[in-house]
Amino acid sequence: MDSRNPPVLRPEHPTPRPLALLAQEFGLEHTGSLDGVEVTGVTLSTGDLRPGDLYAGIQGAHSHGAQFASRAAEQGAVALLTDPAGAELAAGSGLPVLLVDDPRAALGEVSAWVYRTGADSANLPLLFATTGTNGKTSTSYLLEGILRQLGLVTGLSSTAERHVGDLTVVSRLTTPEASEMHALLARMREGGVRAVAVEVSAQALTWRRVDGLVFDVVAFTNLSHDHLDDYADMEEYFRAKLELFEPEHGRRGVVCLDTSWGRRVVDESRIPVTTVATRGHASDEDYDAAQWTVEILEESAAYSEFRLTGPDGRALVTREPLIGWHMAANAALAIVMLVEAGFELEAIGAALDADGGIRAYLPGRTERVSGERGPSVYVDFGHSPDAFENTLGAVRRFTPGRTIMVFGADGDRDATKRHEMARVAAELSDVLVITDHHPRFEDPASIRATLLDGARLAEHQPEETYEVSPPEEAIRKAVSLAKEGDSILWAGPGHQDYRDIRGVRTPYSARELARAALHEAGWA
Ligand SMILES: CC(=O)N[C@H]1[C@@H](OP(=O)(O)OP(=O)(O)OC[C@H]2O[C@@H](n3ccc(=O)[nH]c3=O)[C@H](O)[C@@H]2O)O[C@H](CO)[C@@H](O)[C@@H]1O[C@H](C)C(=O)N[C@@H](C)C(=O)N[C@H](CCC(=O)O)C(=O)O
Ligand SMILES: Nc1ncnc2c1ncn2[C@@H]1O[C@H](COP(=O)(O)OP(=O)(O)OP(=O)(O)O)[C@@H](O)[C@H]1O
Repeated sequence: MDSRNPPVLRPEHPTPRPLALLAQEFGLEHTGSLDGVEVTGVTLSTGDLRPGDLYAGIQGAHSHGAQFASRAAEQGAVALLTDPAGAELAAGSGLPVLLVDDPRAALGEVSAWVYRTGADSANLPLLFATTGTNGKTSTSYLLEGILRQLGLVTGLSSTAERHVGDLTVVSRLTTPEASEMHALLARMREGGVRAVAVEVSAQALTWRRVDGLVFDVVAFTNLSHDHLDDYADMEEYFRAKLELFEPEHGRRGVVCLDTSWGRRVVDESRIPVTTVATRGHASDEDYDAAQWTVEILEESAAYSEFRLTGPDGRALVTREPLIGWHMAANAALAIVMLVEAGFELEAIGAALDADGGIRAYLPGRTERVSGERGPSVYVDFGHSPDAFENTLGAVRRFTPGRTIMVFGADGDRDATKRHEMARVAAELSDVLVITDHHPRFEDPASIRATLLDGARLAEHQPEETYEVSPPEEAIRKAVSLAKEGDSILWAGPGHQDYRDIRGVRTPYSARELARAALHEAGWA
């Protein structure tokens, strides 16, 4: 599979639907004849278009999709859904045109109609959604893992992968565009999937990628500094996430109170919500007020054990093969989501006990890539100050020797978080290796310089700080400095298998590079 252009999953046996009926049911103005025209799919990208598709021509940041209508027609599109400006651009394409004011706003409902995946459709799986700054992917994988332990065929849509039962494909966006989302759901239904965990980004809500879906349970993990390139300030970023807690998107909600933004979600949500808080991490007031509470009972570099206590005093004690209190918070959130969906806490407990705890593999989330001998090496997807604090803090707690942090920062993404990321990294590590991540169109040397400046702001300075480019050299350097008992945390790349350098996705795997560096150093 080419990870630079992973496939879009669609139903294998779509049922054609008459386009004239779509126009009639949605009351759409149209040009060109719709007589006998049947539609089997929807896309907003000519790169993914299949014969029989309705092509949605939307105004993007760079171009208007309708200008590619002739190409869409050549590739077998049966019609174009666009706005008046798009209709003009597509005049020579020969495609019938369905007119709407805002095609992006129409895309969810139209896709739900074409794929029969709207909220009132038959045989839809149970739908779970998770939003928040950190922990969406982790919570979604944990939720999917527990659902599997409960014996259900599952689906997953995350930053890392999409799953349909045992089928796995690499993801492009965290949350796919609405047309892809509905196609994926239709494919899941075809594959007998009974429950789906979906990760919903703030951008997905802003760009209406989950329109036409009503999740049975939605969840909020936390909010902290990120994405202030896409949103003017934290308030605007918060408001984008809050959309998931509207009746159009969720029936019931579970809110984690570990950051103070959780309380805001509870106050402003328009659906019934329950709350969960972690001892020692939520404020005392929020911990006391929470309906569900989480206490860490035992922690090691190999697992975390916790107790989840419900509103009526019922409790569940379990463990997960993950490091850090935040992963226990994510697991607890997943369990409360299941209870809100109607699963019995006792049944969940029994299924987990039978397996000795939660079974979940989280690709590139504090993933240990080292073997029995030598330093412990973890590859992580963290790219925000809060993620660094929690992940580095957890690794440090279980490291008898020195903690070595390797990281870079995304180019062309929220530059305002770079100083704080570097400050936190310096504060909590013994050795800092500053390197490159995805430079995109920025100068990597100037990103590194900003990170070095940020690191100098830390009160506690690492024993050693290095600036090493490119990252394959940086991980070699880190491994060369490490001894038995030391840990290396390489934060940023996580599961990803490419680097974006000037718009080109260069194949690259931090996990493989870290293993190769260990091998070269004789630790394999
Ligand atoms: C800001 C944003 O969300 N941009 C999305 C948008 O791109 P765009 O507006 O630049 O599109 P454009 O290039 O102007 O093209 C306009 C239209 O013409 C179509 N087109 C264009 C060229 C062509 O040859 N054929 C064709 O059909 C495009 O598919 C598009 O529909 O429409 C594209 C098509 O769906 C998306 O891939 C793209 O996401 C980009 C890649 C992106 O990086 N988005 C980020 C901000 C994002 O959404 N991130 C979040 C979460 C991240 C996190 O949590 O860390 C996510 O959910 O992934
Ligand atoms: N509940 C949490 N609180 C704080 N940090 C967390 C939490 N859960 C995970 N993290 C850390 O945040 C980083 C990203 O984790 P994860 O991929 O699960 O989050 P995400 O919300 O999916 O992120 P993204 O939106 O970038 O995909 C990792 O470093 C992880 O260790």
